[in-house]
Amino acid sequence: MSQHAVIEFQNVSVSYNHQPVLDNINFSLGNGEFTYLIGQTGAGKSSFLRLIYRDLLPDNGTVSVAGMDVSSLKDKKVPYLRRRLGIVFQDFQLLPDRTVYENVAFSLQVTGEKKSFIKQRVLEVLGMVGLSHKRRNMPEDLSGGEQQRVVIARALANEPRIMLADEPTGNLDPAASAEIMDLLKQINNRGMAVLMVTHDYDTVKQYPYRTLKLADGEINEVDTAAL
Ligand SMILES: Nc1ncnc2c1ncn2[C@@H]1O[C@H](COP(=O)(O)OP(=O)(O)OP(=O)(O)O)[C@@H](O)[C@H]1O
Repeated sequence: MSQHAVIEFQNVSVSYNHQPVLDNINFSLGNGEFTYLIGQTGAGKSSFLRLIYRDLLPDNGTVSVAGMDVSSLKDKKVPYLRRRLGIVFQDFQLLPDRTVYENVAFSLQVTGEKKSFIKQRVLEVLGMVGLSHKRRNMPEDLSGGEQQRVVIARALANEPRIMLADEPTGNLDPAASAEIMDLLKQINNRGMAVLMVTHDYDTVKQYPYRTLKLADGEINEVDTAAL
């Protein structure tokens, strides 16, 4: 792994039923870097993310995350890897029968932290996303944008070095999307690396960062002005 990379793919290939989806990919995300990953439906973006949190193993090549060789990581070490990642995905939604506070606390309880520490940390991250005052509410009482901010607070609770965000502005109106992007930008400015999958080209243009496109199994940097 090169010295300042928090994620590195070396010659990574993935096929499904002999159909290559990722073909000899080399990729690196620097410490504290913000990068977008774009590409058409079926281009392989989800497969790319699944490799990072070890939901999928490459057919060839190596994947390193936060200094761990994910490809050879033992199953029992997978939770340790995932705690290094803040995951903001559509399918990691809030528990509907728990309050905002409990939803965030839950991610710390599973790591066995002390109650007093959990309380302090939950209030801290809810403060960071501007939702301390909603801590006793149920998720259904919150707008879509607020719910997404709670998901981000939950992802921040374990102080990960890397945030993986899959379409975090996907179902939101422009104002709520801007709030989420301002928040991700703020988080990135504090030094966390962010890898964000998106179809939202308006957002990419408004908040310009390195943009990589997956197509035909390859990954290439694109000029956002041409999107
Ligand atoms: N478990 C699987 N078995 C077989 N084929 C799969 C499997 N997972 C994904 N694929 C195929 O691999 C290709 C890439 O899928 P992937 O979900 O990674 O793309 P994507 O870019 O995330 O798409 P989307 O934007 O629609 O989420 C698609 O053609 C998909 O049908």
